Amino acid sequence: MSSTSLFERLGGTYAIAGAVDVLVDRLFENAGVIANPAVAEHHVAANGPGYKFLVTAWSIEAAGGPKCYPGLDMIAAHTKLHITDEQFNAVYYEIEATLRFLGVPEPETKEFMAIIEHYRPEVTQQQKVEQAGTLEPAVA
Ligand code: HEM
Repeated sequence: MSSTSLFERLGGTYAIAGAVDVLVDRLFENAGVIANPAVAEHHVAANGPGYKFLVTAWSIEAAGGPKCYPGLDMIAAHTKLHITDEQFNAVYYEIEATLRFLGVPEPETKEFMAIIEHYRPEVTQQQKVEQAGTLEPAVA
């Protein structure tokens, strides 16, 4: 484990903003991501700049950079979108592919992807599915 933060090793704000710029353009066109109608409704060009800003700030903080994210937490941001595991995977693979495309070294790619994976239960409906399992089954 390095003593420098992941934020620094990724190249700081400019490198992260540059990566998010590439990533978000690809996410807006990714068939697996926009298969979700609520996501497709949001992923339109007019939302690009604001979404890139929020995802950049989130990534800076998540990678151990300065506190600068002004947006919603991951549950509040995604709960109404009903994102499936498969749709989460589509985003996960696009993030990983973008980091590789940009030449981010393997250790930093793995470390960032572990952070993304950590948020899977908050972004998808896993928590609700677990809760639903505690409810009485509907009478047939
Ligand atoms: C760990 C993975 C993810 C991270 C870090 C992330 C990050 C973010 C951030 C920072 C926002 C802005 C929140 C705000 O408005 O304050 C957001 C919103 C959003 N995310 Fe994600 N996201 C993730 C996964 C996903 C996935 C898997 C999808 C779709 C398949 C998705 C679709 C969206 C959409 C459509 C919005 C906008 C919601 C709205 O404003 O109506 N996200 N996300």
